[in-house]
Amino acid sequence: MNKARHILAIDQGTTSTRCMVFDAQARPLSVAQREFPQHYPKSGWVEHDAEDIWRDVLHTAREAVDRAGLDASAIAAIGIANQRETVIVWDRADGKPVYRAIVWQDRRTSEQCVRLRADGAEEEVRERTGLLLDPYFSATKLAWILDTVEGAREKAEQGRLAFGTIDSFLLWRLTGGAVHATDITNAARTLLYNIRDQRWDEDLLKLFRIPAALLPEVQDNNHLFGYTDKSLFGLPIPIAGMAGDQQAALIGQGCFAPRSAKCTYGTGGFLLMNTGADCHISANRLLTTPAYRLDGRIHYALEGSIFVAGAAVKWLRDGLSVISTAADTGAMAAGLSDNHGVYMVPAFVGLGAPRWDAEARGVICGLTLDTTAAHLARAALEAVAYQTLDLVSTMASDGAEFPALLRVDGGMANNDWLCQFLADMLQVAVERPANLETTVRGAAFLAGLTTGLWEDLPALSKLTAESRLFHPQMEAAHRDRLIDGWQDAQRRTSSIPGSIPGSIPG
Ligand SMILES: Nc1ncnc2c1ncn2[C@@H]1O[C@H](COP(=O)(O)OP(=O)(O)O)[C@@H](O)[C@H]1O
Ligand SMILES: O=P(O)(O)OC[C@H](O)CO
Repeated sequence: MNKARHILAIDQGTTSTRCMVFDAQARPLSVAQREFPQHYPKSGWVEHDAEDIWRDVLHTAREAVDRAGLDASAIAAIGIANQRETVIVWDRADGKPVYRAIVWQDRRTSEQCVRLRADGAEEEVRERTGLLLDPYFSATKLAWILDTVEGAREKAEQGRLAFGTIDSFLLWRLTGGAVHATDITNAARTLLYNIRDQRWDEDLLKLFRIPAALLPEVQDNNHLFGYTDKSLFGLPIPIAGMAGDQQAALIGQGCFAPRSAKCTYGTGGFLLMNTGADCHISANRLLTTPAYRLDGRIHYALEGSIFVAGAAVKWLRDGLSVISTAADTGAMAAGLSDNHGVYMVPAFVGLGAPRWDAEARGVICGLTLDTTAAHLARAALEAVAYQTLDLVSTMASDGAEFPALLRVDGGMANNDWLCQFLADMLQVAVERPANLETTVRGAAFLAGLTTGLWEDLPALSKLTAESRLFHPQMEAAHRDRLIDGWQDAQRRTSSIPGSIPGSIPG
């Protein structure tokens, strides 16, 4: 019997890198995780050192295999999920990045986006990419590197540099510089990829002034991307699945049917609903994005992005020091009979979908002398549910009827109080899997599909783990009153004169 029946899955996230080993029943055997430094060189700028990321991926991958009590020969394949949109440009000669990774949260190219919008480019960009002209996406960041790093544009035109999102950079490093490729879910977040024709778009390359010679080849999510360089694990291991982390979570949650949906609550919150073969461009500023492409068959998703979810809880802990641990917020919120009119709109880095207002700033309102830390904790949790409700309502006005069940995951989904409040606000059942690591599981699913460990999507659905359901139970009048208060608070978030542009809660 071939003993290589385990999958090593990598989740390279915004604040940490996690690796897990799964067995042939998709049971997690081990986990290894490392946080890495965030760099904020200027207000609104966010950078990662790509070498930190590479070092941590290698370290956690080896540690996860060790902790599973295995050696590398037991690993049938590697799957990768990654923070999306983050840009790395490296030299093809030595694999060294020419600048730090510019992270998805970075707002330095806001002005370029405003200019392109003023030039009337948005409609065309939207039709072709399903995205908006916002600094969140890769293209303007990539152009910034080419225009700022001395000699970079010239070298790029000569084909001496490579561009990639994190998946692509890791693939390059893992294969010892042999493979420059990405998958469709990551390509589709660059603003350079035409999601209808499924190809890099020459007109968009011209619009953003990006030389085609920089670009990776785009593959299905279940694809044999290449083999690890022998020096890394002692033998070559196939890298057989890749996806952006939010799409990987959709896959890990088993959302394969059209209209199935998941929301991942980590630093931010990302709601994705599978829309099947329908490439539905939202009329309400939601994103249209490939959910996955397996064996050449594409499924699309509608996506709503909340920029600040768990980051607000982290800010209460690290910035204001009014809570000791993120988990405390659950008991603090549950200890109050009501929010007593205290609301937080965590527009710390502007607002994502559906408003996409880069200039909006955060608001806490309804404060009285009776307000306590518990009210702030509750307000931070409530805000996550209200923002999700806004996304769900937007999907409904887009003609995409929301399902009767929302699957949740991510670190913040550990919070029972939040899950119940979410069910109450959305008026749908909220399902939380026992294992919240759905992103890394999705990456494992892809690698296992490619290498034949699992046959097809129905086989993956059968591997579904235990879960807990939260059903709506709040009275309608109470719910309506809470939502009215949120809408009032949200109206107060327009740009505040003198505010710091786009500072990121660390
Ligand atoms: N029990 C909890 N209640 C509320 N927030 C939580 C809880 N546990 C973790 N968080 C928040 O979730 C985030 C971590 O989730 P994680 O999925 O690890 O994030 P990411 O992958 O974006 O780094 C942190 O911002 C933290 O504040
Ligand atoms: O790394 P995460 O989990 O915060 O996810 C980041 C998203 O991919 C950004 O689009």
